[in-house]
Amino acid sequence: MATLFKNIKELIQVRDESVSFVAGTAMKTLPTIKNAYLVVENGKIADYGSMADCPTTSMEETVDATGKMVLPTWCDSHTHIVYAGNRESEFIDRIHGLSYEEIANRGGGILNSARTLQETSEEALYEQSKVRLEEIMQLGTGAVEIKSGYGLTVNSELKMLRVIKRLKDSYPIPVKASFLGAHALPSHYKGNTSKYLDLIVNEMVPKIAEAKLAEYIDIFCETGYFTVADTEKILEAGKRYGLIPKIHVNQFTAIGGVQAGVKYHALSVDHLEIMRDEDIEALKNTNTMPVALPSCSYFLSIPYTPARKMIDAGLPLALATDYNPGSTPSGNMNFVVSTACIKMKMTPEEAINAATINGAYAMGLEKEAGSITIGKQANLILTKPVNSIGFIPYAFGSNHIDSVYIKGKAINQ
Ligand SMILES: N=CN[C@@H](CCC(=O)O)C(=O)O
Ligand SMILES: [Zn+2]
Repeated sequence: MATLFKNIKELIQVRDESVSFVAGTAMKTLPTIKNAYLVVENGKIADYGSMADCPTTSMEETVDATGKMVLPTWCDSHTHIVYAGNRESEFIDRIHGLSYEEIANRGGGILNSARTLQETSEEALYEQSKVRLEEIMQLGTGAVEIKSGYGLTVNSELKMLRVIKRLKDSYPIPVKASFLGAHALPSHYKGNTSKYLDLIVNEMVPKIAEAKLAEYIDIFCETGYFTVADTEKILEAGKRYGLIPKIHVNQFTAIGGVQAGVKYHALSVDHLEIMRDEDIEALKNTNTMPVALPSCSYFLSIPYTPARKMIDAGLPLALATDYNPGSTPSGNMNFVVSTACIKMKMTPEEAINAATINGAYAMGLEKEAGSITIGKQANLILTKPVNSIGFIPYAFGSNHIDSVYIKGKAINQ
C-alpha cells in the first residue's frame, strides 16, 4: 500500500540522516522542503523531495496537500495518562487559595489519585485511559511515554503497568512504559520511607522487570517526597534489572536530583522549573535530555523551565505534556508548543525540534519517530492551510490540524 502526499506547501523536520537529538544553537534550525512530496509505503516514510522530482507512477492513494504543511507527529515523552477518576475538586480548592503542596499535605494530590485507582478495576482503568490515548492521538501525538505511580502497592502498580501494556498492544503508536512506584509515600508508611523503598526494591522492581512491564524507572525527587539518597537507591535497583532512569526533578526545589540523574545516566530529567547554574552545568556534555513541561507550569502557576538559559548554554531541550489528573489535566502538545514559545521564549523552530526529535530521544524512539526520515514510521500531521510554520504556535487557541496519519493511515474521527 503506497500513499503520495503531493503539493505540500512545506515539509517540516526533514532529516536525510537520522540525528539522535539537537542541542544549543542547532535547535534554531528546522530543516524543511518547500513545495514538496512525500511517499508512504507499508506504514513507513519511503521517499520525499521537491515537487519537481515527484514520482509519476500511480499509487493506491493520493493526498493533495495544496496550501498545507506536513510534519512528524508530536513525541510526548512524559505522561501519566493511565489514571482513574479526576481531581476536579482540588482544582476548585486551588481556585479558593489552597496550594498544590497544602492539598498534598492534607492527604490529597497523588495519594487521592492512588486511593481512586486502587478501587478501580483493571478493565475500568483501561476504558478510562484509552479515551485519553485516543484524544491525544487526535491532537497529533504519534508516540508517547506513560508512567505508573498512582498504584503505590504491588498489585496496583502492576495493574497500571498491565494497562499501559494493553494500550501498547492495542494502538498503532509507539508506547513506552515507566515504573514510578516512588511517586509519593503511602500514608501508612509515614515516618518509615525506607520500608516503602524496600518494597519497591525487593518486590516491585523484580516483578515488573520479570514481566517486562517497563523500560524506564522514575522517582519524584523533591522536598517532601523523595530525597536524593532515596533516588540513588531506586535508580541503583532499576539498574540491576535493566530499567533506565527517567526522573522527576527540580519541580519546586533544587536538591541535587539533576546530578543524581546524570550520575545514573538518566535518559531524561523532567520538570526543571527551578534550575540553578550548577544544574545547567551538570547537564552539559551528557546524554541526559532535559524535559520541560510548560502546561504544568501554566496549570499550577509555578515558574516555567528556563529554556532560553539552558539552550543558550548549549543544552538540548525536549517538550512534553505531563498529562495527569493533578498538575496537568491536558495532553495537548499543540498547546505545549505554543506555551513554550509564548512563555519560555523558544522560537517556533526550537519548540518544534523539542516536541519532535528531542521528545523521541527522551523516550528512546529517535530511530522510529520524530523526523521525516526514510524508514521511520509514517506518523504525520497534515495541517490546515497555514502561511508559515510560526503561525501554528502563534495562533495558540486554534486547531491547525487537518488530519493525523498513523503508519500512513488517517485516524481522524
Ligand atoms: N510531580 C509529580 N508528579 C506529577 C503530578 C502528580 C499529581 O499531582 O497527580 C507531575 O509530574 O506533575
Ligand atoms: Zn510527571
